[in-house]
Amino acid sequence: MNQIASPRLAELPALELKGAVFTHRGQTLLGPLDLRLAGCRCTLVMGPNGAGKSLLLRLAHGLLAPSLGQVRWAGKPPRQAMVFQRPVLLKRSALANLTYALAVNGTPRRLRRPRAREALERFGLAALEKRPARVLSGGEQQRLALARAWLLDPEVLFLDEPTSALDPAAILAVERAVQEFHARGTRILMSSHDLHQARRLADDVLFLCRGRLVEHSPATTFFTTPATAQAGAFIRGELVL
Ligand SMILES: Nc1ncnc2c1ncn2[C@@H]1O[C@H](COP(=O)(O)OP(=O)(O)OP(=O)(O)O)[C@@H](O)[C@H]1O
Repeated sequence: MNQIASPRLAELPALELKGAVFTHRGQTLLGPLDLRLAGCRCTLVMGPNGAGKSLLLRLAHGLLAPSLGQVRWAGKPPRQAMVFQRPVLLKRSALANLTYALAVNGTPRRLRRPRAREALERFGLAALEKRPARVLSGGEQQRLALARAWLLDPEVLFLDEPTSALDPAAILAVERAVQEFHARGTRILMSSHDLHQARRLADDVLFLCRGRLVEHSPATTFFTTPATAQAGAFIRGELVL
């Protein structure tokens, strides 16, 4: 995707990881990681199963604290939202999931329904507003999660394998949504296994293997001339452990 130069991005702080490590019961699962993400990029986090992609996203979003080192914003922490592989939705209607998010966000009551309906419309869910969110299909649930994130107008959006359980049409809908967020000036940090998806979306790629950051390159470089044998093997579809 093209990098966005939106006025609001002038103040979007960089995300900095300095010697960040995440351990569990004495075992290092991630790190040490040194990394700086700046600008309005769409960054794809790639790597084999268990490489630490989800952990990195959760650390970056503040859902986990590093066991060692630092994860910080070089400035005022931006508005953030996160979309998970399995959407976390309330046991309420699709519309009520959105109006609830707006209420938590402090949106005045009279504005909640119109805004929620606008978001449902944008994500192709208008006809489903009364349906209980938890009976929606996987693709519909993911679009609802994206609609909820959209309403929060995040400056940074984290997505953890948002399409891994979806069919091609639903994948396309999610990718279009990601592109719309990005076009609106939202920085994207998204994990994916899917090389084709990464080629379609990524400005740059973070390649993780066994909890270590093996490569951080512009997408064009990563896919054509990866710097490491591990990334090369991953791109060729060979088994990378
Ligand atoms: N809360 C946790 N407690 C203990 N171990 C964890 C925890 N979260 C993740 N791990 C372990 O850390 C490693 C990295 O996990 P993570 O989910 O980040 O990998 P991933 O790259 O996202 O994998 P996948 O592609 O399979 O989703 C794995 O070995 C996992 O079992």
